[in-house]
Amino acid sequence: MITPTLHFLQNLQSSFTSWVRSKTSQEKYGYSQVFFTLCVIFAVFWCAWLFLKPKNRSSSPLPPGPKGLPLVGNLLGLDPELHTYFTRLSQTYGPILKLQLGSMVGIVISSSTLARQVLKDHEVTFANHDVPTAAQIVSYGGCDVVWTPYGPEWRMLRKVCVLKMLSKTTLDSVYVHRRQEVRKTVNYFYSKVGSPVDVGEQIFLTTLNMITNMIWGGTFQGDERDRLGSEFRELVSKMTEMVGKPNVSDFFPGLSRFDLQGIAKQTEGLARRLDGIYERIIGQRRRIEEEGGEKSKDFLGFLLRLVDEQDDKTPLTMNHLKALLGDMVVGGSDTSSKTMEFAMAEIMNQPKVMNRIQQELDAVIGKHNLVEESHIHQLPYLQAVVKETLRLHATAPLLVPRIPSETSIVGGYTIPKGSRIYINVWAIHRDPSNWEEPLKFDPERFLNSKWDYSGSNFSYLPFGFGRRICVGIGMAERMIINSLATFFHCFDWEVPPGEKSDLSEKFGIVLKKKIPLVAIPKPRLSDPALYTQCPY
Ligand code: HEM
Repeated sequence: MITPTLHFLQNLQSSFTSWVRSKTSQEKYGYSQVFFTLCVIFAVFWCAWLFLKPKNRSSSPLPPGPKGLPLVGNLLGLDPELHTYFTRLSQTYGPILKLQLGSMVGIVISSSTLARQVLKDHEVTFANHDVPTAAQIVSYGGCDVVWTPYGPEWRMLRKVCVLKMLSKTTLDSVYVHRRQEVRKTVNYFYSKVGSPVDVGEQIFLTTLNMITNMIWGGTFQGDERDRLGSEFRELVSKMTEMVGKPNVSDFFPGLSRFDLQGIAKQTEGLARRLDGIYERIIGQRRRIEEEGGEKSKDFLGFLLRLVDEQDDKTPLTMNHLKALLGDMVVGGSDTSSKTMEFAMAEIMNQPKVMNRIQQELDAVIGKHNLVEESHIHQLPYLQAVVKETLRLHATAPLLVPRIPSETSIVGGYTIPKGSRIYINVWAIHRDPSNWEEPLKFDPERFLNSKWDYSGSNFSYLPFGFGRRICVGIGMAERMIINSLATFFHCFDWEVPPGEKSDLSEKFGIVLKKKIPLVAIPKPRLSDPALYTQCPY
């Protein structure tokens, strides 16, 4: 780099010398002084630029994208429905595009080919999730699985989840908690037979209760248990709101210390309250065990044993434990319940689909029994319905944004280190070059086909891909399929007269129904006693 600079300066000097020869000696002296000063300044700036400019060795350009304003870039033009906005932009700028989001560069990927390049070909470079300020606070400084950077600590946490806490054996051992909550909800729906029910709300409560019961099981009973549950629910929904709120600190990290919207302060308050709940539950659990109570077979009991053992290979701290519990609740409740709500709305919109699900259920379970999780693998049509729901209404429409640890080249464009990468799965799942009649809800396309949730086909990525793929797929499948199977086995569902099942979406980290699902249950089992096996 230095050699061409010197050549250039030498050439400049020799042309200048021949010009100067034609001048008087006083003029010559003045010109030489100016020339010398200019050369020094020029050389210093050039060398500084050569050495200090970002080491982007490629000559590839940045991806195309809409022009932004000074300082804020494209921030003011962002449509809150980010998934559809990004999809529209990709129709103009192509499957990879760039947005300036304050001081951050945002890159949107909207094709399966480029998703593959990011998630597979450059897997390690793109293996970190971009951590919003509020998420950092709720996860004890980012010491959970979702936000820990790719490395040994993340591997240890992931192993705790995949091999132990969410393994088939552990999930089987906490099935009793899932079953109890689904049946309580059946009982509730039965009490409302013939009247409109806010199905979305009930499904959310059912899912959250399933997860909290799998976490701390029977630590508390009666009123105390109900109080704790409702305080916990309130905190979880407020924290999810904080994490999803657009935060100036995330677009201008240099301003984060001023916390201009007060999001960090509010989130810290919520995090302290949540920590108080964890402390109460852990304290109570310790007391029960000290009094000779049985070792609990729930997630909390399991994680406490790991903390107590302090095995060198799994140096789990109390903060890790609490942050992991947060992952299960926050990562698992909204995602699974919103998927179920969309599935129910789609099914109710197509009576043929509902009939076929019910025929399958009646053939496997009959009308004199209740659904059990062990039936799931005998329900291929319902499984296809859930896959199709996750295709058409991708629950995490932009996955969890990734952040590259190195500058790299994707699709011939430079992706700067530290930019925020949105993989627009919502658009990929509706891309006509990947799917026939992509806007049609058609579970048949997943029957007898190779599709699974592993992400191995980059046209279908509802749970992400690779090292950072969702850790809760098994748990989500069990909760979603068992709940849907039970609700359609026990009831026929109708929208209230004069209304129609609405399917419009509202963007969030987790996609929601714009209008919550309200429906009327009608019993369809032979024996009324089946509906009241768990009092709610
Ligand atoms: C329909 C339900 C669900 C959907 C659609 C979903 C989707 C996702 C997606 C898209 C990611 C990011 C993957 C990536 O970056 O490639 C993710 C990560 C994660 N999910 Fe889920 N998820 C669901 C249910 C659950 C459940 C039930 C749990 C709790 C057990 C859970 C826990 C997590 C965790 C801990 C991560 C972070 C994994 C890591 O970074 O290593 N998810 N999920």
